[in-house]
Amino acid sequence: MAGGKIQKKRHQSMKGIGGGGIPFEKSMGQHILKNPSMVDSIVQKSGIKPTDVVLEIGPGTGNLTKKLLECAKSVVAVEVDPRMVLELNRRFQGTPYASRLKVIEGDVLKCDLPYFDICVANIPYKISSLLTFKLLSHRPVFRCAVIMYQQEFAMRLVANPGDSLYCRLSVNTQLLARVSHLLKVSRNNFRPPPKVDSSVVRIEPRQPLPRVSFKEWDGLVRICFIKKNKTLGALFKQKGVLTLLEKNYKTLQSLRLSGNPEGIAEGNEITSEDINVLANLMDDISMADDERENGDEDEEMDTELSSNMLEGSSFKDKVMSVLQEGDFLDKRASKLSQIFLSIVEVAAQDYFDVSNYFDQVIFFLFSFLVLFSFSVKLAFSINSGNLIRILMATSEGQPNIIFFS
Ligand SMILES: C[S@@+](CC[C@H](N)C(=O)[O-])C[C@H]1O[C@@H](n2cnc3c(N)ncnc32)[C@H](O)[C@@H]1O
Repeated sequence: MAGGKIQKKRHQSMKGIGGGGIPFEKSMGQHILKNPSMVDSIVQKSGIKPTDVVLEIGPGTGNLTKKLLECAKSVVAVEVDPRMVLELNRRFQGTPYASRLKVIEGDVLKCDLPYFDICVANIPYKISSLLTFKLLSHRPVFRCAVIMYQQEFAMRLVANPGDSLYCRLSVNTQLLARVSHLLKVSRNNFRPPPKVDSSVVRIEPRQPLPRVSFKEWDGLVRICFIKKNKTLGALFKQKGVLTLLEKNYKTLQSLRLSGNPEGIAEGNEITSEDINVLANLMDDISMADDERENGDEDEEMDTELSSNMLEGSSFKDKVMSVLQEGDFLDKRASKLSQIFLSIVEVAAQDYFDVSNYFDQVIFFLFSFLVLFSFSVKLAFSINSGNLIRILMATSEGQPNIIFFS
């Protein structure tokens, strides 16, 4: 009887044993790709050149690493689990690959990444968004990243305006990169199998980056996606949104009056702070529950309300009339046909200036919404000669100025 139990227990633990007899650690997302033809497909779709330095994140027992070494000049692999690092070094020791493989032991989110041409990785899903934005902020810019994500996360990355999964993650990622879906990978290709299916996505950083302050950009996108099913009219009518717009508008005015140009954000260099802003609330948990995430933001907005901020309703009326003029009051951000990025691309082509900041706010709203749904070039030619600048707020409530120049 007792012997039977031991036998059963031994069999169960064997299911989770990696190469070299290492028990897999679920907390580190250790789901090893066991299907060699799937590994081949990923490597083949990566388009690795013999001159490429490849970055692999989470090499695990090295199945993908071996294939990468077969095509690339060299591979730098970052692995957090010391047992896997040992296993990996053991696997390639004494082989012709050893001199072309460098293993860095550590957490990829915490370490400085080396130079690489291309990143190929089957990553632990819980670091998906932070890693994506960390890669996108890496300099010098790499050619592309081919990454395995949880399928729903992948679909959000590549979603287009109008798709049901189009969200902040889609907008912010596509602001910085071109993304495309490469292949679906069922859970049965892994050992142990995860609870969800996966997808491989190609990410090609945009160069040069759009000239926009990313923090402020995200402030705008947050408002548009606070509640995905709410109309823009309802979103921009919220007291919290109007209060923040007006507060930041006033801050900009006083900065300008005091001749402090420092208050104007200009950056088009992405910083680690930007990564956190863009990646924030986009990780797997929030991804699976947009409405809950957005509900929290709603609360945040409401708690920031201050009754004396909205002096009279003229600010709100102007914002509403802009929305009405463009026929956007009843439109939803997720359903509009133009992508956010169009605005940046077009705005980056010119530098505009007007002296009245209130008009700038209104103009931005107008431009934003017009560009959103009509031909970008056409809409912009109608409005050329103006500055696109808006005061927006992030969750920290700091004064932020959307500034395209
Ligand atoms: C999904 S497994 C992939 C293993 C292997 N590349 C494969 O395809 O079979 C993820 C790997 O990432 C490692 N890992 C988890 N968190 C990490 C982190 N923060 N930094 C670096 N590696 C990490 C795990 O130890 C594991 O080896």
